[in-house]
Amino acid sequence: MADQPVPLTEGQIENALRQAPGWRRAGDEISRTFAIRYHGGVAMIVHVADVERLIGHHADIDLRWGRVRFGITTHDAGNRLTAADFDLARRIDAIAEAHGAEPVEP
Ligand SMILES: C[C@H](O)[C@H](O)[C@H]1CNC2=NC(N)=NC(=O)C2=N1
Repeated sequence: MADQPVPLTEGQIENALRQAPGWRRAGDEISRTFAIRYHGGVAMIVHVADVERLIGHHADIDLRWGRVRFGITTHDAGNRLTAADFDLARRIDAIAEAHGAEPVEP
């Protein structure tokens, strides 16, 4: 059995949020919404999915015309926040920038 990921403490979460500006915390999930031209979100989530496959960590993705929302928590830790969530968040930010997606308040 793979090692169970360890949930972050409140202090670690606060610190991680400072390192991931723009990501919103609600309970044990972090999320961010991006605006993107037309249906460019399709190409963006294909890119995100490829990176998710490489790192073995996946976001909940809400795809709409002109908008993409990512919600991340760690299922293997009982839907708690772990370091893997913030790692994926940083990778999504880089992909969003590459696709010209602009962060928006939800
Ligand atoms: C075996 C596989 O790598 C695991 O089930 C991964 C898949 N992607 C995952 N994604 C997320 N968000 N949480 C997990 O615990 C998780 N576990």
